[in-house]
Amino acid sequence: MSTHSTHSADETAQTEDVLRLENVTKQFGSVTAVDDLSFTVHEGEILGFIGPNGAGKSTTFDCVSGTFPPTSGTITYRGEDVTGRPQHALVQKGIARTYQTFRPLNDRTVLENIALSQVPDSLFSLSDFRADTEERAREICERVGLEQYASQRPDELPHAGLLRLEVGRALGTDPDLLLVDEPFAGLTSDEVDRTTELFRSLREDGMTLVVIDHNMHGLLDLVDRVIVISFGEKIADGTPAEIRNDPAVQEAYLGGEL
Ligand SMILES: Nc1ncnc2c1ncn2[C@@H]1O[C@H](COP(=O)(O)OP(=O)(O)OP(=O)(O)O)[C@@H](O)[C@H]1O
Repeated sequence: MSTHSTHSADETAQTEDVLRLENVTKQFGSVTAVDDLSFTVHEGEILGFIGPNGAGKSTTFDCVSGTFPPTSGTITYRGEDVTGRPQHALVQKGIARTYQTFRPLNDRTVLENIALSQVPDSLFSLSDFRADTEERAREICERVGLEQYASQRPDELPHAGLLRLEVGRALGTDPDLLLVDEPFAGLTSDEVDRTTELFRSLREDGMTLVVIDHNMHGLLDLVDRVIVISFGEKIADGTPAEIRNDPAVQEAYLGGEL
């Protein structure tokens, strides 16, 4: 799907980890939100990134996607040190993310929201879009199951539709690596299944995904591998079956839903 994967076979062999975090720490004053965290994301996998409330998951996404730099540590994307690069530079390299709190432009249609996500310096008029931008936005609309809502405003969408719009806006930047923050929150189990199908189809198209969610059933059913953090530190890294049975994980969740 993406135009960002332009590496030769040799380069790919050296950089088969799409993303590598080494000793990443993020402090907010006296609060250490992410604490000496290291992990890798492999090409083409769907990685779950879980942990109790306040464990540092969103802050890790913020550091990787360039919302703010880590306090220390290194973030490498396809073999290149991208630590502290701003969000627009990382988007150009192929990293996109969705947010827990949706932030669509409510005075624009669903189609315009997706089209605008493709234009780096947002031109706030669809008439300025090139025909291929609109065509691509229509393709994405269809891809995320919003074709019947294309000309509606975001505030007319049901909750599951807003989530799909959030994914569609991220797809507008043509990512290689998609970081998804809590995609299952507020969805029915049927909607979780449909969202799972969407993410699997994106992976089939060559995308790599990292997904945060508190819905353990939905998440562990979706992912190939799971990283678990607690108080900003990694406490487990394994398959969904290994994570379900890991005593350290069960303790971190204090009998939560695992
Ligand atoms: N901008 C900020 N300023 C100060 N502290 C922050 C900031 N952002 C996050 N924190 C703190 O950092 C810690 C980690 O927060 P973060 O939102 O990354 O956790 P999380 O694992 O994503 O939690 P949740 O599952 O509840 O979304 C928390 O103690 C939080 O209060």
